[in-house]
Amino acid sequence: MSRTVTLAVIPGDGIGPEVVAEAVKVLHAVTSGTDVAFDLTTFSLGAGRYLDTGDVLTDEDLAAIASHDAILLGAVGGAPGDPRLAGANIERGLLLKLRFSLDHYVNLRPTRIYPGVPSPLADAGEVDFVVVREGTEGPYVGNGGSIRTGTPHEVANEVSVNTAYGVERVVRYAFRTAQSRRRHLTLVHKTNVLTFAGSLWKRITDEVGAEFPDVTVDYLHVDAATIFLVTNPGRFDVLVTDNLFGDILTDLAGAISGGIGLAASGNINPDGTSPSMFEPVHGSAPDIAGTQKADPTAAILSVALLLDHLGLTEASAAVTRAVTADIANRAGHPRRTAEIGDAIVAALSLPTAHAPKDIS
Ligand SMILES: NC(=O)c1ccc[n+]([C@@H]2O[C@H](COP(=O)([O-])OP(=O)(O)OC[C@H]3O[C@@H](n4cnc5c(N)ncnc54)[C@H](O)[C@@H]3O)[C@@H](O)[C@H]2O)c1
Ligand SMILES: CC(C)[C@H](C(=O)O)[C@@H](O)C(=O)O
Ligand SMILES: [Mg+2]
Repeated sequence: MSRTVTLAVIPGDGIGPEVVAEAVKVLHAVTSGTDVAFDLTTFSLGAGRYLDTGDVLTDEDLAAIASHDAILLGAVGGAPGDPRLAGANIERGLLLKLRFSLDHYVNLRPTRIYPGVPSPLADAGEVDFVVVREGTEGPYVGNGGSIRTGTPHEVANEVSVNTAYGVERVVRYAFRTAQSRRRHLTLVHKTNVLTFAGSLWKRITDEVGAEFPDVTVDYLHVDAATIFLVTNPGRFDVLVTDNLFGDILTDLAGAISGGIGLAASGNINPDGTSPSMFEPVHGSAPDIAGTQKADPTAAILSVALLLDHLGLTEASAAVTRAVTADIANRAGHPRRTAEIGDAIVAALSLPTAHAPKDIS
């Protein structure tokens, strides 16, 4: 039976449109000739739209995006410090509003060192872990304020919100993820200083863990976790952590895996009450926008996560195999963004990479 998937595409700013063009190219190539069709609607959102119209994300935009089966996003935001965007807060008003409104409580960020990738780590060995980052709480909720006096007495605070409900559901998802992998979970927090939030996370991890006796659990303070991500990343299978720690750890994870241009992510609503959103971990990279220097691999691997989420596992595996084949042959001159996309499309046709025609 044929199936049509509606996909909201938000190319965004900077390199966002450049990498999304390659991701869409790969999506069309892997599904062409199959009985699954993707019906794409592009939404012009981001700093560019704000500068043109003053809008960041209208209620109509949000409702229209939410009516799709899934979302593919490039990156949003202008150059840090751009005075024209000072009042806009594109990141909070657009990206975080989507994550919060669509209840993307799992921010899934896998990391692998692919064969042939020059990692900055001298001898990393086998590295394959997933960060399960909480996506709707922590210091990201906007619970703060400031007393703006312009004097040394000025005060600003940004409160981290952690609910038992929110922690429990993401920790449970992380245990299930570990069960489907190498059955090891690392809780990362800062329980020695953030004692209120930390004890909630630790207690709930212990309680939920009792239901998963086949998963081993350890705990690391976030500062120590950064050490082991560099010195012994092979020790990790699944890491679960809060919104802010997960943000920072996953840029580091991208760097050790050979570059932020390889790091994919999924903002998942596991309950299926709204569409999940797939995007590279990186931002709009204003420093290289328009130069075709951006690596689109993270966006393409985000398509693999999207396909997997939709149950199109063969197509997802075909994209990952094509990326793996391309990465293994990357030595040599640097390629343009579109050349990498074309090479990955070509790799889809390699005998081992091809998806069966009748994926359903
Ligand atoms: N998901 C998102 O939309 C998202 C994520 C992170 C940052 N941002 C926004 O993006 C803007 C720029 O942020 P930033 O400079 O802190 O982070 P960034 O990730 O955009 O860039 C950091 C560095 O990584 C490089 N880089 C990023 N992606 C790359 C790719 N695909 N290929 C090669 N190099 C790549 C950049 O050139 C830059 O040197 C800001 O407005 C920020 O808020 C958006
Ligand atoms: C742009 C910003 C809001 C976002 C985050 O902090 O989650 C980004 O850094 C990311 O990692 O997706
Ligand atoms: Mg980030």
